[in-house]
Amino acid sequence: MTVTPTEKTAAEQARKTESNGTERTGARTAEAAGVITGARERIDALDDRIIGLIQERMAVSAVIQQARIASGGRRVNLSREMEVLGHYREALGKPGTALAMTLLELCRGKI
Ligand SMILES: C=C(O[C@@H]1C=C(C(=O)O)C=C[C@H]1O)C(=O)O
Repeated sequence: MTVTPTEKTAAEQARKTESNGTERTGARTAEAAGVITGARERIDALDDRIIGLIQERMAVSAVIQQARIASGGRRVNLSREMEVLGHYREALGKPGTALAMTLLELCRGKI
């Protein structure tokens, strides 16, 4: 199979585009691609910490639920869940409520 000069140029351009990160980041300049790549690394590190904190929250919540159930009480305490929902809503607005509901779902019943 023969490769025409036009095909060679297209392949070289594709390689350059990838090497300056614009393909991967959606940026139109190498400079913007550099900013995005660095910021994405920070986001990945933050997400790892957030996931770790959620796992820690699940473990602490399980301790509370276990103690309450062992004492003859119920797993769920709705008035406390309302406080948690209010806390997130005050800090983050309406999406905060949705986030808190997901957190409560993750934390409930893991024992
Ligand atoms: C952890 C508790 O138990 C349950 C789990 C909650 C939570 O994960 O925040 C909140 C209320 C309860 O339904 C608690 O009562 O504080």
